[in-house]
Amino acid sequence: MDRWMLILYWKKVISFICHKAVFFGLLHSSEFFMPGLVDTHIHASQYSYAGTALDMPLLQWLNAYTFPVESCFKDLEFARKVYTQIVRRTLRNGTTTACYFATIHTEASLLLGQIANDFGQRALVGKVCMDRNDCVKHYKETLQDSQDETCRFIKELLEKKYPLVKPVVTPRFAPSCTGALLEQLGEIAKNNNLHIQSHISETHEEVKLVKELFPESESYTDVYRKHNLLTDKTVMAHGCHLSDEELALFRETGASLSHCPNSNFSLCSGVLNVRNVLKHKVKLGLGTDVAGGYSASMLDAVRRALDASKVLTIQDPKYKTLSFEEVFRIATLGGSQALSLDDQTGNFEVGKDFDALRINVAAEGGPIDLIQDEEPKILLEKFLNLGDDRNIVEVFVAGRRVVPITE
Ligand SMILES: O=c1[nH]c(=O)c2nc[nH]c2[nH]1
Ligand SMILES: [Zn+2]
Repeated sequence: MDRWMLILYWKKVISFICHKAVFFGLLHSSEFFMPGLVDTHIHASQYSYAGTALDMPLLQWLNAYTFPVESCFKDLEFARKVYTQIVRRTLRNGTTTACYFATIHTEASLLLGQIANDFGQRALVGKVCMDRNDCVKHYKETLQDSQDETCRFIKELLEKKYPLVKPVVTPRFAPSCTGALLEQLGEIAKNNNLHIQSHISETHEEVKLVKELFPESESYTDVYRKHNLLTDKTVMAHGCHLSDEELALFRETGASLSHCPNSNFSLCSGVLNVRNVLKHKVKLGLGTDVAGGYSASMLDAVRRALDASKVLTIQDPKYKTLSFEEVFRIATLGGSQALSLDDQTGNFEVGKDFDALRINVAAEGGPIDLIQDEEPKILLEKFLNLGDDRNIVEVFVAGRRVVPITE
């Protein structure tokens, strides 16, 4: 055997071993491990009506469907039922980290934290804050209650010492909060070095409303910045209609965006220009935004993000469509960076926790037919475009196997 034949032989041997890779046991040639999916924006409290009620624009949708349903979370048994289902469903679909909105109710929000911890999901959990709501008057807090209950929620959740579940300060969005409440929440986040989440520039109508409610601010982004709510631990959902100046403020403060394409299509809100966000070097993750987004699966978010980018290419052929590799990165490492958790999760870098999915593209009874052996990149592309929870054989969070769910 000459030298080249020997090299070729060893390449074949190595490739064979990789295909049948040993990783806590044998992997089949249709299997691979990938980093867990990071959902940077999901309303756990809206899961009961996911897949319905998508016939109105945002502000009407909130009044007609969202606020009446969220007000029911005063009932802890209802909360337990919905929160158990959403945590189970997202885990089975490969969401190893979720950034949750709960409701204004402290006890139910603490329960969501407990359920995420019990099932082993990494989570940020937010008790929603809102002291303005003219349409559904029974679903709001006083300024004092919102402030006191937020402090109680943070204190009690931190006292539980859940290793993977932390509180996130959650003003719903500027139209639901007075300037005084935003001010208080900025203070609370700063004093406790906490994460912050909210919504921004989802629809044109909402941007106009914010201008009317906060005339002294230069922009929607400026409203949050003025109240110390834009930090390197802030994640804002949507941002479809942000100006370049506003994106520059995001970059300056280290705040990030959560791209929620299913919701943006379903409520006809807008289409985020991801290339422009990346050009401004703003951290970006993906979100399902249940129930404005009708699917709790991050695989759906990946597909809708690709569709959204294709819509922009159709409108302007010079717009460079996102590749599946780019969206895969946004759904994993990008999400962990957006949540400032990239020191712990997001990829398989040495030193990080093992948050991982074992995928079998050819799972028995699954949605994908593999006609022949495929290289790893094709397996990943097929899974992202065609796969579902039947292909997600095992899920690990911080090294613990959490799927299949045993109880
Ligand atoms: O998609 C959204 N869902 C919500 O619940 C919400 N609240 C304010 N803005 C919002 N956008
Ligand atoms: Zn949302």
